[in-house]
Amino acid sequence: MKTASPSTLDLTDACISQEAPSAESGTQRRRDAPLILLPHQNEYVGHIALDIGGSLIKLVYFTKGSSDASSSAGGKLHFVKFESSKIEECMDFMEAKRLHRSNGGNEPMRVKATGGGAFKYAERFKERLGLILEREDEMSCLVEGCNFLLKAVRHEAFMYENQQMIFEETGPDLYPYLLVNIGSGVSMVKVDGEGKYTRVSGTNVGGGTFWGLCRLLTGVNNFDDILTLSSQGDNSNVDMLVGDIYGGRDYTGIGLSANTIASSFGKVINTSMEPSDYNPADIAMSLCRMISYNIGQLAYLNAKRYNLPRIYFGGFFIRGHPYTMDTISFAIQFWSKGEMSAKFLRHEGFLGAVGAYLKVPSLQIFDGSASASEAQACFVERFTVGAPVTGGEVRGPAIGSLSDKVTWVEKFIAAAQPITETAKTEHEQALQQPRLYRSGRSSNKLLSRESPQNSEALLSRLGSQPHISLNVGVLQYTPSSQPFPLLDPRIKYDPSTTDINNDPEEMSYWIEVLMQGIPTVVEKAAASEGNTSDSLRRASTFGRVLDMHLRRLSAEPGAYGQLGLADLFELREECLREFGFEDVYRMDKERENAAALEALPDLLDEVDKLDGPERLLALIQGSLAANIFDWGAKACVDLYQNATILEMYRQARTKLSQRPWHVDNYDAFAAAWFSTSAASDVGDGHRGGAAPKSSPPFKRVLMFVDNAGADIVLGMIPLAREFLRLGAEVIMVANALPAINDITAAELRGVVARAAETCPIIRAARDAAVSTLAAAGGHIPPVAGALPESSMAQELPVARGQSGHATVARPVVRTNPSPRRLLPHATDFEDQPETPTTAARKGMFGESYPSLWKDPRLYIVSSGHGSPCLDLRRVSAEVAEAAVGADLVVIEGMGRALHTNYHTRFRCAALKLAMLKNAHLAERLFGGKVYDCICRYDPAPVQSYLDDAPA
Ligand SMILES: Nc1ncnc2c1ncn2[C@@H]1O[C@H](COP(=O)(O)OP(=O)(O)O)[C@@H](O)[C@H]1O
Ligand SMILES: CC(C)(COP(=O)(O)O)[C@@H](O)C(=O)NCCC(=O)O
Ligand SMILES: [Mn+2]
Repeated sequence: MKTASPSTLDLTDACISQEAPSAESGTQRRRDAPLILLPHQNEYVGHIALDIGGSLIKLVYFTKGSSDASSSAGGKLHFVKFESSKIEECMDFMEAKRLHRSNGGNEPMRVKATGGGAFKYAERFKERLGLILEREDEMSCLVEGCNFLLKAVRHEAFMYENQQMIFEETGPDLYPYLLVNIGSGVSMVKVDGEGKYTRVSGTNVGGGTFWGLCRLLTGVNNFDDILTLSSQGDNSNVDMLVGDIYGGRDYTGIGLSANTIASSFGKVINTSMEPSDYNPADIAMSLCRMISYNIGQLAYLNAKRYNLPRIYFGGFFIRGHPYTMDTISFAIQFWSKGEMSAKFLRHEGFLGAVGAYLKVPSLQIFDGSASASEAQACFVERFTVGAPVTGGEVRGPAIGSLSDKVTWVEKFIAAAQPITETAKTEHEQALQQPRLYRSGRSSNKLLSRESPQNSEALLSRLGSQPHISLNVGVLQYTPSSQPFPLLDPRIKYDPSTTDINNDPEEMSYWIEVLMQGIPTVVEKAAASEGNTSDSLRRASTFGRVLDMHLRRLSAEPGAYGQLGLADLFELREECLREFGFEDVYRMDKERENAAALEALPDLLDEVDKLDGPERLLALIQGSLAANIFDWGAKACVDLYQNATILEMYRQARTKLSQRPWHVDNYDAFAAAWFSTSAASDVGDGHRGGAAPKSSPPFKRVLMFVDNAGADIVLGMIPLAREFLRLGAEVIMVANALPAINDITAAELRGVVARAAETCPIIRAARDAAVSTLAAAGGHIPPVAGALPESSMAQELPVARGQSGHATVARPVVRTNPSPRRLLPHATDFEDQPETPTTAARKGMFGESYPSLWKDPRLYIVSSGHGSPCLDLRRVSAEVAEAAVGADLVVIEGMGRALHTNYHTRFRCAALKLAMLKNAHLAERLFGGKVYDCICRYDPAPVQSYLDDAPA
């Protein structure tokens, strides 16, 4: 996306980073782009757009840059709204956020605007903020915004049936549809495709009518108060029902049940009651039903008339109000005889503003022809501190700095206590009596209250918040992200292994786990910044906010759309970042990296004494055992009380010498491994037989790694090294941003550099990768083809320096003189006499295992993620690039390989390695116990199967 260049940047202390563009760089920006640091520049606002309606002003603005280190052109799209009568408040907000200065200069700034207010208030915006409103057609904006949101936001649309939100993913058959926008008035637009639409109908009886009549009849002014009031009412006190006319009976002949509204407000004709005798709540409810039902009926008739299979309802009239959605849903179901369902939108009233935003000519944020999965790879919704309490509502002045935010939370927590308390009650009830929640009867239903009675009870208890919170977060935009290209195209990808949305008990369990973990994380966070008073304050605010999010989700599982377990874990990391905690476990990771690096040479020594098959087994055992370094699992943190991580690792290894492991496809993996390379083990004294082949079984291996410390150093690095020896290229993929004790790509570069100091294989492979990247302009070239026969003779690793000259890797003198046995079951070869062949083959590495290794490369790339789980719906451009030609995907760790992706199928072979560190998950998903291990291997699907896949 292009943005205007700001001309009033704060250039104080600005500098161009001297950092050499290389694979060593910790950032994810294009390797050839210089990094300009502007330490004092405020949040840069790229674009804003307004939709000024009859009732509400909708403001959408984009802030450049993001917490996601992977995005250079990325940023965040924010959504806020104000009452149209409070236009000055809207301008105060824009001024405080300096949105009117986002082009940088004193030049008047042009802003896209739609809605009638773009005419009505044009002068005022110019006068006060110097903004020139560029008007855009309202219908066009509405449609464009709707198309965008349906494609780019994963669970934008939902149905509402039996008090349940049923989320929907946009499929390829989006068009044609009817868009019904219920604002002050109502527009009905037939949408046939990108840019193809016709306004087919509308009605003057809309949200403004409801609001206005409510004011007249009940005296209540504020819309939220009106909603609250209506939810406490009973419309049958004012509405004439079929049963009232038919003596309590249904009118079966025409399919009307006794409780169908025959005549809205029809009972008020009863002259025995004074108009003032009627309960305002009943009146508000009756009005809500009357208007919703009427709109639902008109919508159905128009859909029918134009043969449109789907109807989406937008506009702020809906506001997630259960009765409104219920009534509209009922109307559509009833008139279509159950053939159609109303679909609602989480961004409700923001469609027009989003559409106006997309009209900025230089903006290429969204290509209308992109598929939903391509669009969704670039946009991810984040829920900031405001979400659990305010949704899109601006309350009080704009929050500028982090300390403002902390203060705001501290103040607001007190004010929000009733909500939090209610939510807490809900949560506790859910835990005690899961009956309250509907179990997953139909496949994608979100849990909700069992019956309308419960729903009403809930609503009255919620008091100030009668509606379902449709919290819209901030849309984080990362233009370079894309779906992982190696996903099996025949299978719909869903990262979650457990569908917490369909399993209320699972949802409660994991929310509880995260809640119980809060005190530890708060403590860790403050300690990571030396327990200064500022860090203590931010840490406790972080804890409160995370707690609030979790309580909100516990009470209203659909409040943030449909979140998976991975999203819950990521929410915690995002909350930490929001309060300025960049890397809570940094010190633990550093300490553990150092300890594990000390032990690495001895481990490699021991491993190298084993022959091929035994060595491979030892390496896999090692990587499973090393996954025990996990600060995210209580079971492991408890173990650290009494043992060092290396001790825990050794114990785990001992246990792993017992096979089979809980899931154990090791033999299939080993068979694949040795299918080619074993044949080349001719004459090494351990194996024999077939003639050598010229290519390794895996040419390029993509390894999604997990934790720092023992996990990466003693588990993944030795395994990677073995792939290198096999002749494969290895791409280690690590997080862009910290998450618990996971290693980041930047840290991994440092760790690999340290490992390279003692291991020539790693050093040569890393150096080769660095020079390949330099030669290819920062890109990872496609996988090198099959190795020539002659490579068999070439066993010396050749490393090319930056200059391009070949340098032979030097043998390294070990610094650690006291080898400690790490492999409890290792066969000791030390005293065995060497045959001449093995002596020759061992070469400078002391190998007993001949290598196909020609010029292997070890790349390190960033996933673009900051989560302990792995969502392959979006990966960094580098990962996508590196995936080309990969024939093995290794996924390690509980978060990446078990919580997510356990069932994921790829175009190529896959190896999933993890230790079960949570007893509940072990039992539920695997019928196993804590510390059991999983080694799952899926061979590549047959090519013909993939060839048949849809494009
Ligand atoms: N906080 C609120 N204040 C006023 N009206 C609201 C509010 N929330 C929802 N509404 C309803 O939404 C309607 C406005 O919807 P919106 O989509 O913004 O339309 P418009 O562009 O015509 O202002 C109002 O008429 C009212 O029925
Ligand atoms: C957060 C984790 C997924 C990280 O595990 P990893 O991916 O590092 O193996 C895991 O620690 C976890 O699921 N913890 C749940 C909390 C607990 O058991 O205490
Ligand atoms: Mn981890």
